[in-house]
Amino acid sequence: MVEFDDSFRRQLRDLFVWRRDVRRFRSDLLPDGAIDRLIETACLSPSVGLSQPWRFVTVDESARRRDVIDDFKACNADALNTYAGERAARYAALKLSGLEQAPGHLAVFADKISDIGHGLGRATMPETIEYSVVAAITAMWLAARADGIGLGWVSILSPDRIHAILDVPASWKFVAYLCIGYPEAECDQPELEKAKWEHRREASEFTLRR
Ligand SMILES: Cc1cc2c(cc1C)N(C[C@H](O)[C@H](O)[C@H](O)COP(=O)(O)O)c1[nH]c(=O)[nH]c(=O)c1N2
Repeated sequence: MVEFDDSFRRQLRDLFVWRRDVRRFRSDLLPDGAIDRLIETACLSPSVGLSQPWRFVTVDESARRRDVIDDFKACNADALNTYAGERAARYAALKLSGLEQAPGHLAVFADKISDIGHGLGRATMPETIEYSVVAAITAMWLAARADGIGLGWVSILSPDRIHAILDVPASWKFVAYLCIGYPEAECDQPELEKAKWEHRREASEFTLRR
């Protein structure tokens, strides 16, 4: 039996407040095994029917990393074209990945056809497989921050290209590409808020009562 006290709860709240999407990394390498330990923690996450559908691919080969970076640049240029005027200028000024600096690259997929869990809980909602993978990524994000490690989620990518670049099974659905390393700085405010792209809103804005 484990009990958590007020001091732990305060620290846990700080962890949530100080977790950031990190795009600016220091160049120093992570200690050996650091990413494997984060993966191990992520695997403690809830999953539909205990399906454990998360599949992790560490990307170390420089040719594959270069191809991912090229795909990001192409997708980001396309995304910029969807904005106009002042919003386009603001978008162009944003840094939306740390792919070129991050010492760690980790792609995360959802295995859509695994038998693990025997289909429990997903008959009417097959998307619960992807939800389970996102739950694992969130756990990893927080665990990384607790270790002083920054994690940045990159979704400005083409899933088909990522599949081809990483040569993974067709039944795996691409969920996230994560940049991992030590952050240049810590902050309690999202970078998109600092850049005046969007601001964090009160929980009451998103809550209905019935
Ligand atoms: C599913 C998903 C996908 C992305 C993101 C997040 C999530 C959950 N975020 C990070 C996102 O911009 C960030 O979480 C918010 O701006 C809030 O900032 P903090 O995470 O609180 O620092 C993100 N950031 C970025 O720079 N490039 C990206 O492609 C993405 N993609």
